[in-house]
Amino acid sequence: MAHNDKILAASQKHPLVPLERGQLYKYGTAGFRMRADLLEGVAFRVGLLAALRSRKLNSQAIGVMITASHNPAVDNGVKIVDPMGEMLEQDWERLATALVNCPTHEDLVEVYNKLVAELKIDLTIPAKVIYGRDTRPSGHTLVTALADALVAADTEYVDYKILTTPQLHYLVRATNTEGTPSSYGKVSEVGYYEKIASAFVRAMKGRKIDGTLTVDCANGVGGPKLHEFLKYIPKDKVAFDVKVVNDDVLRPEVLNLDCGADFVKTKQRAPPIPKPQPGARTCSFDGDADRLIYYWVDPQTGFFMLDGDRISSLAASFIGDLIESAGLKDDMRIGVVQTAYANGASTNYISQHLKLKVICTPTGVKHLHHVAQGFDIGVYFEANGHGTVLFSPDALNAFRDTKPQSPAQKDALDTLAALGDLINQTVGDALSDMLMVEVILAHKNWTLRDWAMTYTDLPNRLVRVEVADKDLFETTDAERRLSKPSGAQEEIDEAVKKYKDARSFARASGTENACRVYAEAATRSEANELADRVVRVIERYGSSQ
Ligand SMILES: CC(=O)N[C@H]1[C@@H](OP(=O)(O)O)O[C@H](CO)[C@@H](O)[C@@H]1O
Ligand SMILES: [Mg+2]
Repeated sequence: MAHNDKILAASQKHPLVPLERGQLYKYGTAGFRMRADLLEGVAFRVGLLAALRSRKLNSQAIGVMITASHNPAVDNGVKIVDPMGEMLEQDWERLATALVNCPTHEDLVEVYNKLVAELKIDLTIPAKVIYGRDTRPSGHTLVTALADALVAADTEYVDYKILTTPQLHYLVRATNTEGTPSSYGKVSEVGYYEKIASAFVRAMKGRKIDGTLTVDCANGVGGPKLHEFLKYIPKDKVAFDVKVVNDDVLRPEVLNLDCGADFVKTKQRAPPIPKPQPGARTCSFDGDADRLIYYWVDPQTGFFMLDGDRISSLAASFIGDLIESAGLKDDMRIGVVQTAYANGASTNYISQHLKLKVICTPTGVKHLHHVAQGFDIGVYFEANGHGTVLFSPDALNAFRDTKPQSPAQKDALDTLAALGDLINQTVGDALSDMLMVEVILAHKNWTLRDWAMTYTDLPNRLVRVEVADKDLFETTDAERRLSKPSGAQEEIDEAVKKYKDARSFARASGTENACRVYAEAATRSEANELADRVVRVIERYGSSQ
């Protein structure tokens, strides 16, 4: 059968469900994400686009991940991963949106061919797509649709079945670098565990981890994968006592339910189940294991959370010190990348105390990742716990090739080289970030309380505001100021002036039909008052047409 006929026939098995009120499917920050029963046709069409992208990029493997991360169990999502394990290039988000929204199967074939012509894609060269999914039962139907698209588009594929999101990103990069000098690791799930476990042992090098770490896995894919990973740590080299909780993947309805990193961050409390043990060092993954939040419940003072800003400043401080001990301070540009949601106290601590450069980007990890790549060592985290540390090829070479003049310098260089392998270079990875935190705490001989003492967060509040038309709100200065509607920013500025150490901004959400208002100030009551004022400004401007 001819290429077009095969696509047409396969597409008929996976029709697209038209959305209510003529709305369009949109490739957003997290790919296509919505109720799973709307996604079968979308997954099919994403398969076609991934095949085109592979051919456009000279047959490099493209990844597709089926997950809805921290969303409820009824949702699912489809997103594309680029050859080095990065998020899909922005220009192609538009193409994905165009291809997915074709109303009929015939339109789909027509737009597909239009893309082939416009992008000058050679359909005769091989294409390769690899994919995985989280534990959601709906993932089965979606990968079937995806595989049907790949068969119809004469594309080689590998189904890695159940994976965490960062594992799929690892596999994409490993596949595309296999057999080259920049090989990222063995092309298998086992290869991922082996690489990280060996780096963990090297990074610990004789240091001791204090007490038990409890890990809440949001009843998602992180649970089984963490259990699996732990088998790769040689007990005689590192004693790591981990208690895995909320790891039930047999009851899909409990996924992300009252647990996980998103619950902890947004509710600012520990999951009620299992009952929090006072003082226990605890962390939470989200449903696809790419976000990480640490916390403990103090017998005296109650719940205390260490979020993405804290992980970022901890990593920047530790790596900054190692770079100095390694004698590389003058050669390495270290930068920290945050969004406007980062607590102002963390920004101050990093820029004034650690004396490191801080850059603010718009929300969404693809923006942070991109800016972090501009440094030799780029630390980036969103406050919600998604992030990683990127090392440039020059930095990795320097860690390996610098000849140490003292045992202390050798130790620093070895630890840096180990961190280069331990920390996922493709995307934020809860498992790898958690090991990084454990390594740092062990090196510093710190408890969570010691970590928390580095600075004091400014009290803050984040509010979701429903407005008639969120698109009325446009931002500038990395989303920290509104350029439209005219007059709104001046009113926010007036409100901010009334409070001490205050900062506030408003922006349209990229993932929900709402605006978000963030406010921080010297005291809790001032932060709340400021947030209320700014919410009123947004409500007023959001309703006026
Ligand atoms: C304040 C906030 O947490 N915003 C989240 C949220 O984006 P919004 O554009 O604010 O809806 O979802 C994004 C994707 O998961 C995540 O990157 C981001 O941090
Ligand atoms: Mg996630």
